[in-house]
Amino acid sequence: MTYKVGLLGLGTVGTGVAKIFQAPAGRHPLLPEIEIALVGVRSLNKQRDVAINAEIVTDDLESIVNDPAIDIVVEVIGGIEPAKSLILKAIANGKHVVTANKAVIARYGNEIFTAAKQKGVYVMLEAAACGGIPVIQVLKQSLGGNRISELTGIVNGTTNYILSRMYFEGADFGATLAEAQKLGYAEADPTADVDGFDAADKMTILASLAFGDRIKLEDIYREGIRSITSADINYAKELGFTIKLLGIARRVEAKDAQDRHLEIRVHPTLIPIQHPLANIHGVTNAVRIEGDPIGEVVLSGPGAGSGATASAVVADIINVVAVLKSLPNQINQLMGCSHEHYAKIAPIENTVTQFYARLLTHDKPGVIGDLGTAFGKHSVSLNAILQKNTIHDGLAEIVVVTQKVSELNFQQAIATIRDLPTLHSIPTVLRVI
Ligand SMILES: NC(=O)c1ccc[n+]([C@@H]2O[C@H](COP(=O)([O-])OP(=O)(O)OC[C@H]3O[C@@H](n4cnc5c(N)ncnc54)[C@H](OP(=O)(O)O)[C@@H]3O)[C@@H](O)[C@H]2O)c1
Ligand SMILES: N[C@@H](CCO)C(=O)O
Repeated sequence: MTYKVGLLGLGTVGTGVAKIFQAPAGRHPLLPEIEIALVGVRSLNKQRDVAINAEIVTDDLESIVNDPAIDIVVEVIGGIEPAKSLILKAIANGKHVVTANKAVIARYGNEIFTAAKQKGVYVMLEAAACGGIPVIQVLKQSLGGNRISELTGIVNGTTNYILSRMYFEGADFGATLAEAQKLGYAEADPTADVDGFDAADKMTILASLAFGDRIKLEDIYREGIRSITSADINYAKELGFTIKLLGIARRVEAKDAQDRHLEIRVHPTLIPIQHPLANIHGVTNAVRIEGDPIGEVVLSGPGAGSGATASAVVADIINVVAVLKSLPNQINQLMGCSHEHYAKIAPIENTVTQFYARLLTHDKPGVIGDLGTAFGKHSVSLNAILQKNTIHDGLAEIVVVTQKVSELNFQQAIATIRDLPTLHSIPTVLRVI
């Protein structure tokens, strides 16, 4: 029997998937038993990077999800609609779904998994987080015996590519983003990458698998990398850090079960250079997972791009086919993912972390004293302070790194500092891991 795939999308990821199926030699033995039977695109006349029989290509994507001959629908068109409706229609028609669409899963995962459970079909999403790194499978199965306490990751390839180029070459933000787009790393709207939305979508999925609860995307604190300048990157270097966009998810324990909660946030972060995530550069992603009893596991690999993402999509297709061949009438719980309860997630004000701040002040005596008093008033202790008097127009630049303090205290100190007559502006505030 040949298993028939309906491929929705023939862009960066869809092309990579098609190329794998066209060259099955040396890959998984099930590949020759799987056929891309139909391909859905928006524009029939577009030049493609892969040779596809024009007879199987259509711009009527509904006809693919409604076709009784299709066993597995692979959704790699991206965006919310029509992707979400096509996924739900495929499920309603009893088809298994493989998707790379973290935006849809992070927002509508509950609806989609509930529908899939009712229909007894699989929804697979390995490619939705961290591109080619098999992190979903690891969380769902390989680490199943562990109680996970923390998952921290560089989960967006585009921003890591931009920040790495800025760090090593002093590259320009806009030009590097344009290159990331050309290389097929960025989302159709790269705002999703640069402003941390894509990373927040991925953390919703990863935290849900790590901690076994539903996560509301809107509960995740999110900041992007637009505020990072070469000045911040150089100061960070001088202080022994690198800057990465990190997703941080932690289980916070408490004696009283009512008080147990999660902390989930996405923001640019100063990482000490000896940290396992500090040397993850370019489009590479990495996830550090801490669990009991295993301890620390770090997974790294290409986080975006055609081949890397197609590798994850094809792995999902093979997994579904392998299960269909061995257990044709049975759904394997390990393959699906569906949680019943929502996690309690702490607001950002409740977190405790170190901060980095770059302040521009008028170059007058007593400035450092004013800052020290303002920080002290809100119980914010400082770990490091750098002062540069080289700034133009009578301004001096002061960089501080705090000790671990509550977000609330730090923000109150910053509010006090904003009112100081000696302050000109605060161009950057970042958190430190
Ligand atoms: N690129 C990556 O590195 C990467 C990594 C992991 C996950 N993902 C996810 O994978 C998905 C696809 O990303 P991509 O980079 O491959 O996107 P892409 O290059 O923009 O390709 C999208 C494909 O979907 C088709 N399409 C889009 N909207 C359509 C519509 N309304 N009707 C019919 N066809 C439509 C396009 O048709 P035309 O070709 O005719 O325009 C194109 O073939 C997204 O969910 C993305 O987040 C991407
Ligand atoms: N735009 C995403 C694609 C992979 O999910 C990124 O850069 O990580």
